[in-house]
Amino acid sequence: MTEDEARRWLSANFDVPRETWDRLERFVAEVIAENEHQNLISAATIPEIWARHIVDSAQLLRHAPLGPWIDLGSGPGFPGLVIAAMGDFPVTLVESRRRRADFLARTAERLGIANRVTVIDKRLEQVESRPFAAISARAFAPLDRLLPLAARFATPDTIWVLPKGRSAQAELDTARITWQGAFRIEPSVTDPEAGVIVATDVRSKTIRPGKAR
Ligand SMILES: C[S@@+](CC[C@H](N)C(=O)[O-])C[C@H]1O[C@@H](n2cnc3c(N)ncnc32)[C@H](O)[C@@H]1O
Repeated sequence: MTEDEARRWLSANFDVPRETWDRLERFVAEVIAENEHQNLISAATIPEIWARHIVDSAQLLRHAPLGPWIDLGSGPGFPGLVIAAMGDFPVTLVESRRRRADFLARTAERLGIANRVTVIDKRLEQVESRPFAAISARAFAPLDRLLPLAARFATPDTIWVLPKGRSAQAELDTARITWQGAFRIEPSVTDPEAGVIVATDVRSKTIRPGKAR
């Protein structure tokens, strides 16, 4: 997907008001500028930033509810800050590296979306449990490690949207040994060989909810 195709894909698939375009343009500029100071994205992906990062993030909105959303290991804000820039619902970004979390909070302010963005600069393991309508995570952990880390933020209705590149099927096969749920793999619009794992009603086969002794 070229950069022009990426922008056209956004216009064709979402109602993108001028204000949202401006936000996305500003976000792209902020990421590129900050990349001079900290390693946020691979420099090789900067000429393809709309396809590789913006559309790769925005496509998740086609599969998940527009409700309270948590993004795990947000890094520079992919996909979480793109979701927050395009939607108008609360988005929580968990990022353990202080400098990255500071960038996320500062950028949310600059984009004018700080009212709906919460940045938690902690390790996910230290974040208080609370249910979300959608859970996303890109390049955070393999599925069989991610599910046990994040299941406490899900209800049976939560939709998980996990861009997995070309390893989607293999990760799903491994995770299914210990996890059950309604899983499917959606093709990624940015790479025909990559997949987005979409899941709901995810439960551990081994850990049963029950009372502590
Ligand atoms: C490979 S980066 C991916 C960043 C972003 N999601 C993306 O796709 O560009 C993984 C991010 O997760 C963060 N991270 C790793 N382990 C974490 C943890 N246990 N809790 C919160 N953040 C974590 C790292 O600091 C890093 O920014």
